[in-house]
Amino acid sequence: MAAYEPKKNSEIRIFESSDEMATDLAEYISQVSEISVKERGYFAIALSGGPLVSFLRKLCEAPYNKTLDWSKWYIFWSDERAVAKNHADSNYKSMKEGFLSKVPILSSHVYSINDNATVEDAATDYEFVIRQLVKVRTIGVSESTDCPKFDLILLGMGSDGHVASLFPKHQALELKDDWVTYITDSPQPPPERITFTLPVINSASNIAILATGVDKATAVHLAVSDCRDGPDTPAPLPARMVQPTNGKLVWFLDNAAASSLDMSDGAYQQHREY
Ligand SMILES: O=C(O)[C@H](O)[C@@H](O)[C@H](O)[C@H](O)COP(=O)(O)O
Repeated sequence: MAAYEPKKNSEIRIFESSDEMATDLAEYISQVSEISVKERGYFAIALSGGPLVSFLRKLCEAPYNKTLDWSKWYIFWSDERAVAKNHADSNYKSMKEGFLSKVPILSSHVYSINDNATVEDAATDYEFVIRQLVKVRTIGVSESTDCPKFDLILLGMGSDGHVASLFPKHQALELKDDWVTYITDSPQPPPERITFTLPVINSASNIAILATGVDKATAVHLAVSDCRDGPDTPAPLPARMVQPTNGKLVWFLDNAAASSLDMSDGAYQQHREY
């Protein structure tokens, strides 16, 4: 793995293989969860959809399945598609099958998004649930933003640069006061989705964005490069707007997704090579 620190509070890790990435991700999540449990007594983690689940596979194996304090884990989703929980497009379903059913997380600690309501009501309900859990400090609170402070938010990124269900040029990117919102016009099916807003994502203690494949290379470059927005710059990518207020952002990339990064221009300072 090669690792770079492109900006304050952010790091890029680049992997030779999917197994290497899954192994490092498991160790990263394990460390973040142990620190959270030690400092707060809980570990509040938000998951996403897409290929992310397959990279959680090493977390389901030894030593983590035995050593992690799974009873302190609380599971949330940064976004969900408006489909039934048994539908192939459901982010809950893919995480249940690929991760949650393989580790001893308490089912009462799994906060899935309501699939039996309109997207508007489901977003309102989910924000209400999160507000209750912030009050009792199961989820932390950001002192600077008053938003929930998830211990870790795991995100994928689409080739258009979307994260969670925040798509380029969408008005949901502008929301400042809502914690959870809904969209009915996702450019990728299904059209109706519920999503965390940027203030919630950026208030997290730790954010990890995973991207693999050459189709993500341009979006990765635009998201992490030091270029300034100008008249010719396309609308800011949602992934570029992921800028933790007080937390840390780590990119997990394979060589293909990192292939448009120019490591020689000084924007990325290499600090470690394995
Ligand atoms: O529900 C979703 O759609 C996801 O949360 C989404 O943000 C996903 O992680 C990316 O789209 C990456 O997935 P792809 O690699 O399949 O585009």
